[in-house]
Amino acid sequence: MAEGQFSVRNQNVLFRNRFIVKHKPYRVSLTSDYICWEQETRTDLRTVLPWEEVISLSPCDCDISARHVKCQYCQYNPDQCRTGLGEQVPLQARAVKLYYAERCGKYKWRLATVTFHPQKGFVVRELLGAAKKVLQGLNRPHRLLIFINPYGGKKAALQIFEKKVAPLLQLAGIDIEVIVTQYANHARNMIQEIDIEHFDGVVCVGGDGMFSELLNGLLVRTQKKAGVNYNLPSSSLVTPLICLGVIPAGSTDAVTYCTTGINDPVTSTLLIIMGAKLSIDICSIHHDKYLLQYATSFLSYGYFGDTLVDSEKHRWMGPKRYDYSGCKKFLQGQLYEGEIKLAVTSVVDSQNDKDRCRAGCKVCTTVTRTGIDSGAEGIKQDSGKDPKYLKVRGKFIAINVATMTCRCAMTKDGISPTAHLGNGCTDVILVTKCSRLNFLRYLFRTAFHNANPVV
Ligand SMILES: Nc1ncnc2c1ncn2[C@@H]1O[C@H](COP(=O)(O)OP(=O)(O)OP(=O)(O)O)[C@@H](O)[C@H]1O
Repeated sequence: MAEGQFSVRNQNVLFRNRFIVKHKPYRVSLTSDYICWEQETRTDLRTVLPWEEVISLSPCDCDISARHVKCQYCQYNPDQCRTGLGEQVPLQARAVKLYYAERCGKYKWRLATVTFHPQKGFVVRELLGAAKKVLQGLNRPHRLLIFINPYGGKKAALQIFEKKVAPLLQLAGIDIEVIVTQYANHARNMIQEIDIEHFDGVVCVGGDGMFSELLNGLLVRTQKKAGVNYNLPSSSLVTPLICLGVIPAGSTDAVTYCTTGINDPVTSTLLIIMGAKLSIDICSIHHDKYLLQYATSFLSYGYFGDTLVDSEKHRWMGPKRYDYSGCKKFLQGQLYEGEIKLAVTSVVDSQNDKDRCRAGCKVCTTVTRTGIDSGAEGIKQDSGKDPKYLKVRGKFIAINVATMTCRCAMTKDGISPTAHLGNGCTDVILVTKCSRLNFLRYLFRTAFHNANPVV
């Protein structure tokens, strides 16, 4: 939202009229790009809101002086909320309420409202009608399939959905079909059976495990449909046409942290309503010519992998289980011996980069446009020559693969702070045999990032 530096006079105006906003006379203008309200006597008091940030415009009867009493339209009532897209605008409505997404802080979004009371009654229908036309032309989801995991995190997914997510989706006029999962892998199985073509997106209310379930179900379904032998490590991944969204209700919520910058259910819901999209890198894990799993965010063999497995036995502790299992595995000091072979396309020392990857990142958008593909063949095609192979042999404490920064409450900058969300590469972090003190140092640096953890 911009204030001040904008002139609606030069734009193609779809609607303009006088309204009262907070007891002051305002001029409200609609163009194909913006909705703008400016005080008539003080043109420096102007708010210009791009349509992308508009959630809905609804009829309203709230008394101009009443602060806390809500009119019949503004009270929670799904049928009346539906008129947000102006389908049946009641003649008697006396005002228009604009709901929009407003940034508060670096990453957080919240719902804000402003009420326009017309100086002449009939303009309410005109304003709602003009807004409806623009909103319908936006590239946004209209129907969503939502999976809720009542078992993950602090077991609060259902409450989060009912209190924070559903009212916003209703306000935006989005149709939803909700499935509450009954067992592990329920969502993965369902997504392979349901006719998802009727939906504009699939969303889960849960954590990284739940997101991974849906991702795997969706990717396997897409590969099968495209006739791709996904068990072959060299097969190119066919990207699903439908978008996958996540509303955080898990323990670590690293995927949400990395993609939105914060784990806030309201922020994620508003971004889904606004149609925000980005591409992320996916790894495939194979064994004996079979696909074991597709993975994103974090993949670990050794210390972190063992911690995750052990933490599942202590789920009753909630998110604290990671700290408990992490301490236990640290004290056990397990080492793994082996050889790692990496295909390296180019060596980029990005460890000291100040820029962090986020939506619209230049590196990721350039790579997406040039069409880097997954799999060994993709690597060959892009570099135009065979990749270099790097072999490392020895004893390891942990072998970590991060396809994104893996930010979460336990590590504020992430396990690999300079990783990109969708540049076609993954960061490999090898923690070789070292003293307990040095390993502890590495863990502290990863958690607090007061120094480069990768040394
Ligand atoms: N109804 C259910 N009962 C038991 N397990 C379930 C159910 N629904 C989903 N699951 C499983 O619960 C696992 C964990 O869920 P989720 O990722 O939402 O929470 P979390 O593990 O606490 O969070 P995070 O992965 O962010 O640390 C998932 O891998 C999923 O397979």
